Amino acid sequence: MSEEHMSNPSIVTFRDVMFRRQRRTIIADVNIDIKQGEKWIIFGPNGIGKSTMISMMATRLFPSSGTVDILGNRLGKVNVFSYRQKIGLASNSLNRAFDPLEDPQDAIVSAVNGHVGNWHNEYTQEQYRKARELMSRYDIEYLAGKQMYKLSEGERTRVGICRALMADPELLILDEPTTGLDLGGRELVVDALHEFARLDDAQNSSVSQTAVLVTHRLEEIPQSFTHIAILGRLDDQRTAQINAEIGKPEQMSADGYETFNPNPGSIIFTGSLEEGLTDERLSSLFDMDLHVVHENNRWAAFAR
Ligand SMILES: Nc1ncnc2c1ncn2[C@@H]1O[C@H](COP(=O)(O)OP(=O)(O)OP(=O)(O)O)[C@@H](O)[C@H]1O
Repeated sequence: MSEEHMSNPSIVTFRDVMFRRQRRTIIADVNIDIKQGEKWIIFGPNGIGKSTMISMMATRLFPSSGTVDILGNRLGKVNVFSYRQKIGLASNSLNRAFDPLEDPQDAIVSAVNGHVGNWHNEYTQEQYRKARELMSRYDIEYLAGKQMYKLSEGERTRVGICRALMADPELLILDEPTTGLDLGGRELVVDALHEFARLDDAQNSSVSQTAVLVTHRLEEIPQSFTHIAILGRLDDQRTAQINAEIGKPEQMSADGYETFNPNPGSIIFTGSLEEGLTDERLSSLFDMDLHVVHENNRWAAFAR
């Protein structure tokens, strides 16, 4: 982390965030402070609450309790449409929200308005030029003039990434951006994100972009990302305390079956990748003997 980032303003701040759904506590005690210019990885097992957190960062979901501040705006207090265009989001659910008949180039350029769908807007030559530049960087310039529904999953993912970058977002959020990509596509995206972070850091850090990347695979951590938030489950004692305070989750599903409710997810580590990604922490998180490898500035982990 560069020294300047220490004093930079906060871009994402969660304080004691809890989120409940159908009386089940999905995440609790979530605290994180992401400063301008920092590049973060969000990592944790399936179903732990990563997408839930990311949806809040993208102003698509509000906490049940606690506070979330994004780019200086408190969720629930400031109209999200007044600043959503400053947030670039690439996620599978957003990729599925494109109009099936839309031209991928329009799907990308429409990010300058902060909404999905062309809505009969006119865009400038300069904006189209930028969209084509991004398409060329991600090897999808041949998709211009096609229709979204004809794209493969990998092509759709690349369109989503271009779209997220289109409006030069102050906060770039990527939720598993390499899903569905072949090996070449994955490396292209990982390298492009590395370049994005490196070039951004090399520029004046007072105007640098902040990035948050959710990934399941350590191989997909771009080199110049520096921070990690690792999610795990709260222990039984804290879970019992939460249940005592706000009531136990439903024990029966709607169709009468008994349901098992895992303990709420929470952030168990924030800090540098080197400190966070240890054999001990990952082995305990996934309940198996794991070995972490860090070579040539890339990460990987294997069961022993
Ligand atoms: N609409 C919903 N209604 C009820 N429960 C939900 C809903 N959306 C998510 N959940 C539950 O919330 C928990 C956290 O989900 P979330 O998608 O945030 O996890 P995740 O860490 O992103 O998972 P993954 O790694 O599998 O993508 C899961 O147990 C999920 O089943």
